Amino acid sequence: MILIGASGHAKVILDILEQNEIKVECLVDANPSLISLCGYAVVHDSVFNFEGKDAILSIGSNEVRKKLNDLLPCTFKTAIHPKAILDKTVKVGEGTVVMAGVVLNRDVAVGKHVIINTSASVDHDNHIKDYVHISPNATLCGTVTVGEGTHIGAGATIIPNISIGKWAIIGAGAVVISDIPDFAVAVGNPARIIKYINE
Ligand SMILES: CC(=O)SCCNC(=O)CCNC(=O)[C@H](O)C(C)(C)COP(=O)(O)OP(=O)(O)OC[C@H]1O[C@@H](n2cnc3c(N)ncnc32)[C@H](O)[C@@H]1OP(=O)(O)O
Repeated sequence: MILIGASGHAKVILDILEQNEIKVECLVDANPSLISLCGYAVVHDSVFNFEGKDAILSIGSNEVRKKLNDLLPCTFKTAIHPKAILDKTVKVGEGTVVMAGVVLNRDVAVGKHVIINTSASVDHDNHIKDYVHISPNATLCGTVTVGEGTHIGAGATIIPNISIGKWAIIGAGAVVISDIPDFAVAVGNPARIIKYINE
């Protein structure tokens, strides 16, 4: 396995891989000044042959994960912490990482290259699309849909039956009680849209 991106996020994924006894060959990064992380070698991307490697994109930016997925000829794998609780019906797409303390309840579907961060709670019938990031301690009640590339901030709460569009941002601690459109940035309790992100 290789990790692409030698960031703080990569440190957490390294822990998951170690807990699952998955061997990590190295990390690959675009920053030439990085040479090691947590005792693993960091190799510059210009000299690395990605062809056919088992890999995880250990990069926090949803947009960058999407770009690299489209570019790199890797086989993308999942990383699921042994202390995450996943109902037997849960589906998780390639490249997705699930941190410690997460609960994914019955009939949750998670797309590819999603981050479900530490202790997030994702309840029954949620549909989390590709390249989403659900931050630590976020609570998604039943039957919530989160569109491609959207970031749900730390500790945000989404009440049941809400639909959040694609490439939106929900601020840390927000309480979302109505649907949020594509590209919107919403903060506060109740969450209000403060701006839209340029497509
Ligand atoms: C393991 C990990 O670390 S995972 C990473 C988890 N990361 C997060 O949860 C970060 C989530 N990000 C946020 O909450 C950010 O504040 C954002 C994305 C919502 C907004 O960021 P920016 O676009 O830079 O907005 P900015 O800081 O300029 O704030 C704009 C206004 O919204 C307010 N605001 C920003 N964030 C919030 C928030 N979370 N809750 C309430 N109000 C907020 C600001 O006070 C400001 O108000 P003002 O115009 O009255 O002064």
